[in-house]
Amino acid sequence: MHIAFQNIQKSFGKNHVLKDISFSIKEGEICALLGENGAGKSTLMNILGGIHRPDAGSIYADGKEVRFTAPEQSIKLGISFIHQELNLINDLPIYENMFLERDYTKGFRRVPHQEMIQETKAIFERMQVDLDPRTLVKDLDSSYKQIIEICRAITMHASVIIMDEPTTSLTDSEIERVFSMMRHLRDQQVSIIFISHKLKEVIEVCDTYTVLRDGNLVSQGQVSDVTTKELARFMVGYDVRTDQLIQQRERGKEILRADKLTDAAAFSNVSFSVHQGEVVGFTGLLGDGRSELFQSIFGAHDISSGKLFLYGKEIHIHTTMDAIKHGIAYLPRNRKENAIIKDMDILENSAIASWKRHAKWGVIQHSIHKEKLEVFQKQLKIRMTNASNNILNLSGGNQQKIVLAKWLSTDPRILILDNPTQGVDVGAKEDMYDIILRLADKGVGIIILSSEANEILRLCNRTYVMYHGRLQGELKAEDMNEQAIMELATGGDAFI
Ligand SMILES: Nc1ncnc2c1ncn2[C@@H]1O[C@H](COP(=O)(O)OP(=O)(O)OP(=O)(O)O)[C@@H](O)[C@H]1O
Repeated sequence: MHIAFQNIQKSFGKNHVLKDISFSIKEGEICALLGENGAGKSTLMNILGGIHRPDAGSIYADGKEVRFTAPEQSIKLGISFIHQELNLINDLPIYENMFLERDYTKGFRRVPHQEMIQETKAIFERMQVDLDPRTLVKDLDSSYKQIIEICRAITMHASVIIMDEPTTSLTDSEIERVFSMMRHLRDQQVSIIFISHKLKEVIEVCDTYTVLRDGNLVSQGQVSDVTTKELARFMVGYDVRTDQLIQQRERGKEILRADKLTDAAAFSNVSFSVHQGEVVGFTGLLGDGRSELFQSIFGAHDISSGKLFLYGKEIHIHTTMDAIKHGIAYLPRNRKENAIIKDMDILENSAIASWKRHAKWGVIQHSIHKEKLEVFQKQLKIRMTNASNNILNLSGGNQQKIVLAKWLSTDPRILILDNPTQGVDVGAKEDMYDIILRLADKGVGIIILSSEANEILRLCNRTYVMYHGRLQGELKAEDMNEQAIMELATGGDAFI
C-alpha cells in the first residue's frame, strides 16, 4: 500500500510536536523513520495507526484520503503497528495473543483453539521460532515477546507494518531473522516503516529514510546514498562521536564479589568481581542468564546457592530494598514491565528509589527530588514539559532517561545497567556514556549488561561473556573484539 502524509500537524497542549510533515512510503518499500528522542516519530505513527488524530493535514492510502477515529479502522485497512512498548497479555498463551486483534470465534462463538495453535505453529516454523504456542506469555523473555508481536503482524496479512524499535532487546541472530522476514515481506509488496536508533541496522535493511527534528522533516532520501555518520548528523544536528571511550584507571578496592552463584533454572557457578572505578561488561546471547543473574543479585529472586560479598564482607540480599540499602542500583532491561510505574508522574518515577533516603520524619521531600530532577534533566537532556505529567506522556527514550535518573539519584556504589540505551537516540547515548564514565571516575563500580557488542567494546575495561547461564570467559579491553565475544557467546572454548 502506498501511504502519503500531507502537511500533518499535531500538538499536545503547548507542545507543538509535528509542525508540517509531508512524505510518502511506496508499496514494497522499507522506510526508516529517524529522529532524536521526542522528535515526534511515534506520534506520527500513532496518527497513522488511528490512536491520535492530527490537528491538521491528511493521510492518503493508495491515493484515497483516510481519516481514522479509532485503531480498528487502521487495522481494518491493513495497517499493523508493532509498538515500542509491547502489547501482549501476559496471562494468555502465545497462540491466543497471536489472534488478539482478530475475531477468532466461529459458529456459535466456538473458539477454535486447535486451529489457532496450528496457525501459530506454522508461522513459527516459517520464522524459525522455537517456541510452544501454548506457553504463557509471562514465561517468555522480552525478546521473544517482541518476536511474537512481529509474527502476529505477519499473520494479520498487513499491507503496511509499522515497527517501532523492534530490535531493542533482540540479539544479533534474532535481528537477522527479523530482517530476513522484513525482506520477505517487502518482496510481497508489504510496506514497512522502521523506527530505530540503531543506524547500522537502518543501513542494512532499509531502502529509504526520513528524518524528523523538532517536529520538522529535515532530511529524506535513499539509504544507499548515506552513511550512519550522516544519518546521525541529520538526527541531532551535529557530528556524533564514535570513538573508543575506555579509560584506564587505577583499579580501586573490590566492591562486589560473587562466589559460585547458582540458581537452578537460569545460571550456575557464576563467580566474578567488580572493583571501584571499573566498567565491567556482561554479554552473551539470548538465554545466557545475565539478566536473571543480576535480578537475583538485586534481590528480585532468591539465589539457591553461592555467596555475595560487598567490600569483602558477606551480604545476604532477599529483597530489592536490601540491595538498595547496600548501595546497589539496577536499571532493568524491560522498561514497560520492570522500570516505569505507569500510574505515577515523571517526578515520582524519577525519585521513588530515593524517597526513603531523603524523607524527613517519614515525609517525602518533593522539593529535594524536584531539584535533583532538574539537574538530571539538564545532564541527560530530558525532553519534558512538566514534571507532574504522567510518565507515559514522555517519548520512549525520555522515559528511559528518567529511569536512569531514578537510579543515579540513589548515589549507588554499584550501578548495574541492563540494556541501558534501549530506545535512546545516538546523541543521548553519548551523554549517558559520559555520565557512566564520570561515575566510574568517582569510584562507582559499573556493570553493563548488553548484547550490543559496540557498547561493550567502547566502554568496558573488561567483559564477562555468558553462555547458557555459565560464565564462558573473561576478556580484558585489549583482547576484546566482536569475534572473540561471539566465539565465547556461542559456546567456544571456555576460559575464566
Ligand atoms: N499522549 C501524549 N500526551 C502528551 N504529550 C505527548 C503524548 N505523546 C507524546 N507526547 C510528546 O510528544 C513528543 C514526541 O513524542 P514521540 O513519542 O512522538 O517521540 P519519538 O520521536 O517517538 O521519541 P523516542 O525516540 O524517544 O521514542 C514528546 O515531547 C512527548 O512528550
